[in-house]
Amino acid sequence: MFDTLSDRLSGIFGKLRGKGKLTDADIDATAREIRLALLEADVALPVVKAFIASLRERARGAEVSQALNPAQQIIKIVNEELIQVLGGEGRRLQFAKQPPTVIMLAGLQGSGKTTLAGKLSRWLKNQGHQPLLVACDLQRPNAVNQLQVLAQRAGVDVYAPQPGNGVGDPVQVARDSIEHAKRTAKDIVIVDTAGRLGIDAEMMQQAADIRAAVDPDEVIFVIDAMVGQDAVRTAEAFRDGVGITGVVLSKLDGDARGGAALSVRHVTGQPILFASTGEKLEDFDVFHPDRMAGRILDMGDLLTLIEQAEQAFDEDQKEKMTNKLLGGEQFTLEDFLDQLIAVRRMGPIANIIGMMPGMGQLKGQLDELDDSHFDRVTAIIRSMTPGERTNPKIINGSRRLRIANGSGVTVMDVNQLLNRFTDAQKMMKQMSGMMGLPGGRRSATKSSKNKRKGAKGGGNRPRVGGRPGGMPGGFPGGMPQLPPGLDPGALGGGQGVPPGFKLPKLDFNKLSKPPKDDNR
Ligand SMILES: Nc1nc2c(ncn2[C@@H]2O[C@H](COP(=O)(O)OP(=O)(O)OP(=O)(O)O)[C@@H](O)[C@H]2O)c(=O)[nH]1
Repeated sequence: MFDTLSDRLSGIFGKLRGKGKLTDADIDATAREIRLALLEADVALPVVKAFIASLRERARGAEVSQALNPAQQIIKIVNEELIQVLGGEGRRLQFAKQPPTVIMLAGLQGSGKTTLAGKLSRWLKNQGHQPLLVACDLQRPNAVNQLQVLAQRAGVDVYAPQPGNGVGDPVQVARDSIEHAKRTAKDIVIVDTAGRLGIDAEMMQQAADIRAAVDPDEVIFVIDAMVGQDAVRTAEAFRDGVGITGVVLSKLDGDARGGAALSVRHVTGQPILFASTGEKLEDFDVFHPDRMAGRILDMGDLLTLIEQAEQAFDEDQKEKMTNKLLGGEQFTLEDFLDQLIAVRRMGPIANIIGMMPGMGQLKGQLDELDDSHFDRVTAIIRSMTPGERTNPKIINGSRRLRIANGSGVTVMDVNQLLNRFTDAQKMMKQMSGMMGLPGGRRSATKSSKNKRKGAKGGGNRPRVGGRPGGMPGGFPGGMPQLPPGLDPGALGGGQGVPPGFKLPKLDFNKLSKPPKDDNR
């Protein structure tokens, strides 16, 4: 399910990589492509229209975060819109104040109602409830038997008309089942109703009559996620004919394009409560819109990473850095420390990098990236006076010794940090020079082109991006750029704000074991 849609979306996001800023034309082109991708996945037109309108508005609006690059901004918005389309925060099953809670299942024949009755009863039983399954599908000869088999597997009781009493009246069976549940101390009644292959008036009337007879707390519409465009018509018919309070998506394990799953919430106006993902009783879970959206985007932990980056790099900090760059102001060790702290706020560095798709192969190198190196650099800078942080040139031999002693490192460590910092500062100056030129945006784009070249090892200076060897360079698999400072290939410079991200060049592994007499 969703494979094609996931691939299409990944391709669309990939095209935004390397862009410095989202123009209106970028937004239009991206919105058009996402629209097509959704339509091809069989998502209903009204849902697609609403989705795209909101996407456009948000991408253009002021809410766009400075902490994210264009690809990430679009991923974030698409993710949030998908969650919205799938039901936002989701809703739990409603229970009656006075048991038994009555849950009625409705849907087309073969949509998976009977299977769901078994799954739901098992799930509720595991939560400590005493469910009773009620066989009101008296049309299909084998339906009662199927329910009995499922009930036995789930370890719950079934209420069904006695054999030999004719076909029976499903409405009467439903009504009687409530009394039976009360007598046998069952706190939940699950009523399985008959389905037809198509929507017909008689079937709708029967379902409506059962509803009137048992006054259910939930009327769950079971929809086969494989049905594609038909989903909308069916959902509307049940919404209007029976009235529903919730939806269950069945057969989510299939290889359909997923349109029904994305349309049904919008069309019915009711939440998706559960997802059914196979024929076995345990292939069933509460529906989580955010997890489903994550699955569709197939971005793994990247979404978590985006969230963390947004939290770690607050707007003030971003603005301060950008102003510094544009104003040609000196980048200081104080700024460097701020950025280090922001990166550290996001968690262990190996985890951060490990969360990026395609980075698994670099596991060995990540393990070497010990957080203590970062902590040591932080300690060195913290041992400096404010004056030293602003103007490292004044850090002479005796100051270096004092800083080394204060931070528990060697003078050589301090020397190395200062040398690398001076390099970073020079590069910052070049960058701000480029950005300050008229048509600065073009210059910045040029620099990011250099950056990509650089990642392959052939770029001209200034190379602010990937470093072959040492830290991993570039992003395999068309992965969008990370927020400034989190691009492992460009820890020396993300988009626009390269400052503290020269980190890997510090070669932290060497920050140890100094010669004793080095006290310059
Ligand atoms: N792969 C897969 N198959 C499912 C799932 N749910 C149900 N099925 C299968 O789909 C078929 C129809 O399911 P039923 O539960 O009998 O459908 P129903 O809605 O009760 O059908 P009627 O009683 O005729 O209205 C059965 O073969 C089930 O095993 C699911 O989540 N995944």
